[in-house]
Amino acid sequence: MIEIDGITKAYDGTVVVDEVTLTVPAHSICAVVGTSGSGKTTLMRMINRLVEPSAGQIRIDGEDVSSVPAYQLRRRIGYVIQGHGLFPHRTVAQNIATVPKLLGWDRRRTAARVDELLTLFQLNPAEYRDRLPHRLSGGQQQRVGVARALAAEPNILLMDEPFGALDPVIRAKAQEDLLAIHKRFGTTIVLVTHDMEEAIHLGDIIAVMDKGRLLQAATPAEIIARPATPFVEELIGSGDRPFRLLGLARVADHLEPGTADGQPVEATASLRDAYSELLWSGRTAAPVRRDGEIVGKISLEQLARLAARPQ
Ligand SMILES: Nc1ncnc2c1ncn2[C@@H]1O[C@H](COP(=O)(O)OP(=O)(O)OP(=O)(O)O)[C@@H](O)[C@H]1O
Repeated sequence: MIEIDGITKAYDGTVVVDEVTLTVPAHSICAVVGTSGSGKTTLMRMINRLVEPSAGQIRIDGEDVSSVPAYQLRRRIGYVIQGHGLFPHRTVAQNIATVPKLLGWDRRRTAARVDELLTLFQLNPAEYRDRLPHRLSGGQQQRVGVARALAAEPNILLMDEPFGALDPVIRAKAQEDLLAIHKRFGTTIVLVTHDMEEAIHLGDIIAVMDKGRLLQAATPAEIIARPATPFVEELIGSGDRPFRLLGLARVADHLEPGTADGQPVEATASLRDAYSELLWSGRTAAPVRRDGEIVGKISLEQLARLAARPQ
């Protein structure tokens, strides 16, 4: 758990993070959003002490981070930045092994971990471990950047616009990879992003910053349904609200009895995808399939009800 308690940062008298209090529960993903210059990066960097606060305290699992030497803290906390930040003259394996090496892991354990992570990120170790970063695509470099941050099995991962430079297809893939890794390792993740869609998709909690202040921290559904201020509402984009709500839930959770004609939708699909499929195929309902079997239906009527403002 990360507890941010009244944290403030001022540069030459200008306050850029203003008494922010926020708790990120263990094993959750907190997406920090806000306009440019609102203090997102500064807030995040105070967690691993790349920036020292002017006031307030940050605790990790109850321990005040200011009582831990910064270099030790950074070995325990993975950090990923936009554009990956790989060392250009070190191979993929050497890059990933950076923290294990600092921690004194032996060669065999390090090599095994490098191969495990490469495999996890769908990069064949034999093919990729000895390459230099410039011989990888942008998406591959990004994956190696995340692998490097995860190498020493940190409990916490800080990510600053990690997917900002990726094209939409690779970006969607990178987001799915991250969710899979989160599920597997239970890492607590703080992720700064400009992209509301990404925040809603990945975040268990969304923290909205403006001018150094935290305006709201809540689940995506709560933020969409009950934005705390007009600014939060604007950031969410009121025109997209119903679709964003539908994007948060799965067809499986809203099955209706009976069946319908035509191509089935998968129970694992989001309600938003089901809605899109119904509109596109001109149907009012579709059968729902789970593990190859029809288990019910989903109707436009049901979707319209679920997309309406929660009471
Ligand atoms: N080292 C520094 N010295 C002085 N001012 C700084 C320093 N670092 C950041 N700032 C200022 O603090 C404010 C917040 O910056 P920060 O990078 O945290 O914002 P951000 O929300 O992450 O922005 P972006 O989305 O554009 O990355 C900005 O006005 C920035 O100019």
